[in-house]
Amino acid sequence: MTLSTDKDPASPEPAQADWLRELLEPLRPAYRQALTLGLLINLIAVGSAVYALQVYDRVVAHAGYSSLVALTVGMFIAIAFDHVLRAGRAQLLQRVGVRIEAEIARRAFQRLMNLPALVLESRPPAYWQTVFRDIELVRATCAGATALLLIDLPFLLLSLVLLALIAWPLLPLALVTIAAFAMLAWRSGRVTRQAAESERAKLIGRDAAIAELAGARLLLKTAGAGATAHARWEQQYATWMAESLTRSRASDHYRDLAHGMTTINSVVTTGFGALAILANLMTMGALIAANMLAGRMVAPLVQLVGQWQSIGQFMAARKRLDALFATAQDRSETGIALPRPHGALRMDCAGFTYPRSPQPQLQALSGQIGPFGLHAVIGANGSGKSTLLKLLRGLYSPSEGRVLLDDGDMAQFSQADLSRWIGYLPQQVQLVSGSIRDNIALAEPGIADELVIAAARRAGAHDFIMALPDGYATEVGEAGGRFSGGERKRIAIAQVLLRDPPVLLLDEPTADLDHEAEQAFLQTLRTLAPDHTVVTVTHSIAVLNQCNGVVMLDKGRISAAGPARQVLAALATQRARPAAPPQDKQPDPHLENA
Ligand SMILES: Nc1ncnc2c1ncn2[C@@H]1O[C@H](COP(=O)(O)OP(=O)(O)OP(=O)(O)O)[C@@H](O)[C@H]1O
Repeated sequence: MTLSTDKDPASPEPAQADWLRELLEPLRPAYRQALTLGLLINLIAVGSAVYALQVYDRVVAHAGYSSLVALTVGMFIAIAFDHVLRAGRAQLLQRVGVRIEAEIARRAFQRLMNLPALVLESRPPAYWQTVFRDIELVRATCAGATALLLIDLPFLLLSLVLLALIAWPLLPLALVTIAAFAMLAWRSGRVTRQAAESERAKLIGRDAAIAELAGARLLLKTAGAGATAHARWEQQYATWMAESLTRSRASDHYRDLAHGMTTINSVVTTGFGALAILANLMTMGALIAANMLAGRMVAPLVQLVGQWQSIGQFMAARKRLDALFATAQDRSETGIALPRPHGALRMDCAGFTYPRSPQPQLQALSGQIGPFGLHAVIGANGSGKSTLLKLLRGLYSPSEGRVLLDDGDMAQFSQADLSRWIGYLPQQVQLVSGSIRDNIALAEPGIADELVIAAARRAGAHDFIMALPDGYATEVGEAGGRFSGGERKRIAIAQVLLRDPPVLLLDEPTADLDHEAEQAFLQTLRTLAPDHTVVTVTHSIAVLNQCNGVVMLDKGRISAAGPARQVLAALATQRARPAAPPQDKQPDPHLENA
């Protein structure tokens, strides 16, 4: 995907396969079965109108007791059949629903995992949660009440045909009723869909605010910001509630209209029917049967008024999922098993600009780091160190130039390969719920315990883990909140070291470590350096003193780079000069002590 200042990273690519059609294709036989069952169920339903017609016109008129018994027994058998058929259809659609939901969720999850880092960063967590609500909506429409309704709707024709045969004077009325309900359903769908979409947007805002407030609960407490947080939450909640009430009022209005129209239909059918009987155009039995048929026709139409809104929501959800399925993805496979790289990282005039950012964050970076050795990236806050590490990890694609690993353009490697070859420790480490072992072995849960322990030892985490009552089985708690910052970092470092990647990109690995832990970790880095390329962003003099190479960034450009001794000495000399530095070239405060 091309990154530019204007393009939304989450905007879909134009070409997209119809994923839903593809997914429903194998389910065609199941839908065909559901339709057949629907036909039988609806035949039985119109059969009850025929029963009423026969009883009133034949049995009552001619005192046909034996006919009554035969007809009634036949009807009971039909009702028993109807029960079995309905249960069968419900089970069938349930199975279809499970398949649809599981399959879409599987695909959506895969897609989410393969989305470029910039796309994932461009939306709040609440947005990604709604993707799963959309999946639920698609399932409910394709295999829930809406699907049942859509299966039943064509069989309105059966009732209509029978009505035309037994009570033809009432046919125009039935046609007008169907048209009126269709219009009401369409109108209700239009109005409530807009309201539902607006409610959904507010719901995302509300959930995002709740998630943020919940995450920052301690900060809010210590900063004494409870009242501010409460006001913010209340405002989000009130906006959502207002939208929700608007939507619910709109739905209620159309539902009430539909019920009113049902009663009107029944009254008008009876009235017209009575006139037709008086004019000898039809019989009393035909009127009763016609009333039953009209009721049968109207019932799904009333449902349609309510369900049209769901159909609208389904279309909107499908559109959003379309966008997810069409968003360009990171490369998921290379098509060839590439050997483990040595770990030479090269940049060719590489630059990077965050989407919608007015100026580049990294510019014209050229040079090579490694293979092998311990290298530091230094620079003032905001100079682009973390961004550079993400570029070297292949999380971001350069806006200009290239980043290469062992002379291979990084763009050609899959994220799976990169995650095996490049261990990346972010500035803010994050643990997930589960045990310490689960967290260390996150990428490879089945890995041997000895390797988990070896990684923990190298990260300086083994001793404190063993001192815990549950050892490696200790649950880390919400986001690792059970541990100190340093302990969390050591677990995260163990996770990075687990698969012994040839390249290690570490963003301030020792920032939370005490002196002893820092020294122990430095020893690990020294051990790794001869046959690994270790690049670490650091503000620590202790780490800097151990480095073979240093790259210094200043406002996204390399201001100094080379062997550590040389660069550090040059920087020290520069710092010792009496002349004041130029306005736009402030000395790096972290090198003041170097
Ligand atoms: N997602 C983003 N969107 C837009 N700009 C960003 C984004 N992330 C970072 N930046 C900007 O990019 C620049 C470089 O950020 P970066 O995090 O790489 O700096 P850093 O050198 O690692 O800083 P620090 O020492 O504070 O960690 C900063 O000006 C920052 O504001």
